[in-house]
Amino acid sequence: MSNDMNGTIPKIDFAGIDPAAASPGDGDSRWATVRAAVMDALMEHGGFEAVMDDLVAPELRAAMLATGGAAESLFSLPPTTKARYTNEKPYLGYVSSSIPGMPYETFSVMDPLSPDVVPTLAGLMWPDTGGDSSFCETMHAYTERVAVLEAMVRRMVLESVGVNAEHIEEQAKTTSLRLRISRYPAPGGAGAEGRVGLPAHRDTSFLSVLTQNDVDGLEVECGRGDDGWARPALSPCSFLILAGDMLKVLTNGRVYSPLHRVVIAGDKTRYSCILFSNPKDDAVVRAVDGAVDAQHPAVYKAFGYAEYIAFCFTREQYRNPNKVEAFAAVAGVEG
Ligand SMILES: O=C(O)CCC(=O)C(=O)O
Ligand SMILES: [Fe+2]
Repeated sequence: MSNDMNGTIPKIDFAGIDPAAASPGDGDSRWATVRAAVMDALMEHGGFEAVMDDLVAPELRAAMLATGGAAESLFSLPPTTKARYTNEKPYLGYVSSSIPGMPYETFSVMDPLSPDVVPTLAGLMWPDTGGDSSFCETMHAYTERVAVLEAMVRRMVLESVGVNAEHIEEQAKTTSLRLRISRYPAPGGAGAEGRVGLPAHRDTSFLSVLTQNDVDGLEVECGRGDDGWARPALSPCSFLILAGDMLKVLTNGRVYSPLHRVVIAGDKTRYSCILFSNPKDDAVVRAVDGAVDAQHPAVYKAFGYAEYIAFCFTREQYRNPNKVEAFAAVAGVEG
């Protein structure tokens, strides 16, 4: 695998796409053009930058990620307060890195659009006020907007592999959302070269939609690992979209799930906000019908998502970058 930083991932302009349109379908040529670009990018690199300037108003983005916004107010709380947001699942709740020299912290919120979820978090963080209403409103409004983009890209991918509207609805019912807000403290002058904020990994999700404050740091491998790494400079109206391992399975290996990592430099703390779509815990994950045929034999066996996640968190697998292959690959078929 190459480690040079000369890669680039595509930038796709979503202008002219109406996120509110139910299902534009093939009759809409703009939709078809953007869908083809999305699918090409996901097959070639597993990611792209989506430019969509009317999805999230600048004020809402600032209320979420800028100085004094929801992310900063959450992480500014004392460590013992943040630690109240626990969950028995290792990938949910508040987590702070135990790796020396890598002071990463994150809140992972399951089903962020369910009415009680964000108020519960706010109530734990600010028990005296019972939760700050502007925090809840910002979190909800922001997540709702980004979820529109996530659902739209997922629909484009499924349409591209021949899934009809009815089955797209069925797939949506087996999908859940998770919001992750992370803080990467600035390394300061000593870290001029950059410091690893999060080691290289692939996401287990279908899709991950990332936004950040104005501090870049995400690096993504390009060309399925053959074309170096990209460090996209995200504009304020961009969203970084990555495919995860579950989308790779759904599309029978057509879509790639790229390695990515965070490297931070400079004097400004980085905040990122990622909306993940995942299979529900009780879902069985398998390639969609249209993705398997005589020319494309099944690359993965069907499996239960909960079993897969349990496998990912075993000591042997935790650092394996190719977990889905280890768990579910059909012998002799290339993904
Ligand atoms: O915060 C970021 O930029 C990326 C984090 C990430 O890759 C993850 O949480 O899975
Ligand atoms: Fe990730």
